[in-house]
Amino acid sequence: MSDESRPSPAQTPVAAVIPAAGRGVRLGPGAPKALRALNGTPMLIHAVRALAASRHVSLVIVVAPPDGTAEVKSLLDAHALPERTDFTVVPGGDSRQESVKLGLDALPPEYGVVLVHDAARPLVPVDTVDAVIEAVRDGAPAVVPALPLADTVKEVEPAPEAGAPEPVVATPERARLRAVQTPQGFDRETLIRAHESVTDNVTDDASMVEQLGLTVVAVPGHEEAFKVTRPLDLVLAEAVLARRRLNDGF
Ligand SMILES: Nc1ccn([C@@H]2O[C@H](COP(=O)(O)OP(=O)(O)OP(=O)(O)O)[C@@H](O)[C@H]2O)c(=O)n1
Ligand SMILES: C[C@](O)(CO)[C@H](O)COP(=O)(O)O
Repeated sequence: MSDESRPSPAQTPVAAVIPAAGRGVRLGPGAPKALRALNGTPMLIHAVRALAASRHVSLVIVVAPPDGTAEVKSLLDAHALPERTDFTVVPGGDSRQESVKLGLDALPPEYGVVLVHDAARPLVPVDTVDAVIEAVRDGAPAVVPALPLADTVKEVEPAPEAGAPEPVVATPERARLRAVQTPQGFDRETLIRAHESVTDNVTDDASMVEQLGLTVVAVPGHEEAFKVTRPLDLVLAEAVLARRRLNDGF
């Protein structure tokens, strides 16, 4: 489908790419992070459900650990997921950036809006997902959910060895800083162009769009969209799930 024949972002269907191919080194030894359980359900399934909860999302592309594609397909088959959503599983790469690119390679032509969401952010609320989609549909080429920082941030001269003292070189003005989450939302062509032309190693997709010289906009993120990175994050995630169950009356 050509750019001209694809409907405008306001009408086009939305696909989500979920990179889930990381090992989870910072979480400690065990299965790939996305396959580890949170209250008995794999983190990846929580993340897939979180994105599929949006009535706008009609396709979810899961980027699985390279040796775990069959396992991920079985997990998706074994868990209840919305029937109106299609699912595709592809093997991932050595970096998050490469994994997202492999997910984009599987994107059918009719999807004009694409979300990229970390499997490691399993508890993002649907209102955050919808706020990102709405901002892309309103015309922003790239949208990130973001939160103000609770801590003061220092720029340091990194020490050659971990744990050694590091000279502080600056204190950026905190009011202008935001901690950025996912899902990040994009106009399809913008994201594909970014992944084709930016080769630097980056930590998120929106920064690739910034490198194209385009404006990225931030919408309010949510504290429950935190990334499960270290062991304490698992404790927090299970506490959030327990609180949700109480609030839902289970
Ligand atoms: N080669 C990779 C590396 C990361 N990711 C995904 O990118 C998201 C964010 O990455 P992060 O939290 O850093 O996960 P890991 O790379 O697994 O963590 P670590 O750096 O601790 O190993 C995760 O959903 C992860 O599965 C991926 O799909 N492919
Ligand atoms: C994409 C991201 O979650 C935005 O905060 C983050 O940059 C991923 O970083 P990681 O080092 O791969 O965890």
